[in-house]
Amino acid sequence: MPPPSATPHDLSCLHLRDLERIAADCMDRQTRDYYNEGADASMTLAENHTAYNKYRIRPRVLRDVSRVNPSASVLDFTASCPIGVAPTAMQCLAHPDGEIATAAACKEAGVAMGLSSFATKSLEDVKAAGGDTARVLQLYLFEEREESARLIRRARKAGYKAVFLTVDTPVLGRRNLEIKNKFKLPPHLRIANFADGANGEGKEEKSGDSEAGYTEGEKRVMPRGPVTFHSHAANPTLEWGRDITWLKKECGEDMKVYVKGVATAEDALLAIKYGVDGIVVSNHGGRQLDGALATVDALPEIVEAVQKKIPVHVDGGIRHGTDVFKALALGADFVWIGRPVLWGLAYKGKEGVDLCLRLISDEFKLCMALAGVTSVKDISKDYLVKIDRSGFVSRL
Ligand SMILES: Cc1cc2nc3c(=O)[nH]c(=O)nc-3n(C[C@H](O)[C@H](O)[C@H](O)COP(=O)(O)O)c2cc1C
Ligand SMILES: O=C(O)C(=O)c1ccccc1
Repeated sequence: MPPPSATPHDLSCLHLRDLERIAADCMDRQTRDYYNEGADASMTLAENHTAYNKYRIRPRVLRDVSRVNPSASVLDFTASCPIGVAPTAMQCLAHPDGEIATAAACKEAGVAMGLSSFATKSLEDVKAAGGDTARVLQLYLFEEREESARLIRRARKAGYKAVFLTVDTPVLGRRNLEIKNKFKLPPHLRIANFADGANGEGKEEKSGDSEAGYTEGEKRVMPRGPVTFHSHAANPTLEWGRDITWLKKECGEDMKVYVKGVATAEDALLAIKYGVDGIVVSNHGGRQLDGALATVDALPEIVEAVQKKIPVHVDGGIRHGTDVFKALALGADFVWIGRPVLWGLAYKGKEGVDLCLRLISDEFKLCMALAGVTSVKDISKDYLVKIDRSGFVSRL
């Protein structure tokens, strides 16, 4: 790989913060608020970003960085960088091509993609657009267990390699703008991956609709118009023993099971105890428990507890290549980005996601070179210091 370039291409958008600003003007208020807001006072949302400022990089010099290799292994796949696209719901709100555009951009960039259970495109079509990079189906485990089982079977058949069970939504967090705007899925969009059963609002599709991957006679649930999907995303009954055991059995040998939304060492140890294949340290982008620790602050105790027994991923507030570097230096194996991809989609569909992925991966490569690291596996806490409020610098 040639040395990273410090000069990106789109001069109106040189940083993900530019993308955020530009995208804000490309979305209606309902969509912008739904995508960008956090829970309650958005304290955790803000801290997910600012917590990265507590760390500074200790660059090493006079090392040959003419060849920097930013690739990283994730879920038995060699990705072009240790940055994946986090599962986010309803991407067709941002752009008509929605998750298909995201998947196509991921494929082109060699970046791993997570698909939300609440996608607005079918998981089969997303797999076709994303190829090997479409690896993860995010799952909400519904109280109607057969609904989830059906989704898992389809994902296995389509070739997804992992399920990320989201565990930080026993109930939905309070999002004030969503309430104020009376957020609803617009009538022309549908939640694409559900068979009927729950709210009876599903509009029957003609059979043989290959896009959706349904067998004849199955109906969709929650597809058009006012939807009650919030009650589906949240399931207060989930627990480690019964539900993880069930999920592992459903996923069989073909798909790994990760839990997404772990925030403590105690739960990381339980994840290992119950045979989970990996964890994602996440607070749902600050959209659930406001006042929860920023993910990069939760990361060290989890990394310490896990002792490399299973992969530890992290998401939340990652907006620059240097944030990625810091998360890896703190012991994360992989990171995921959520909102920036939605901003890219809103700005220019696939091209906007291309831009988003290029910006952050170029920044990461540049950061590696400037820090004197040529391989992702060499990024360690030796490259980081922590700086406290009074400016005192300490080694990790
Ligand atoms: C608009 C939006 C929708 C989301 N939908 C889901 C979802 O369906 N399932 C899920 O597990 N996480 C969902 N998330 C959380 C993301 O997967 C991820 O944890 C979070 O966005 C990371 O934070 P960041 O946006 O600061 O990068 C959503 C986040 C946003 C912003
Ligand atoms: O908005 C979210 O954060 C989320 O995960 C979600 C997805 C679909 C329905 C409700 C909530």
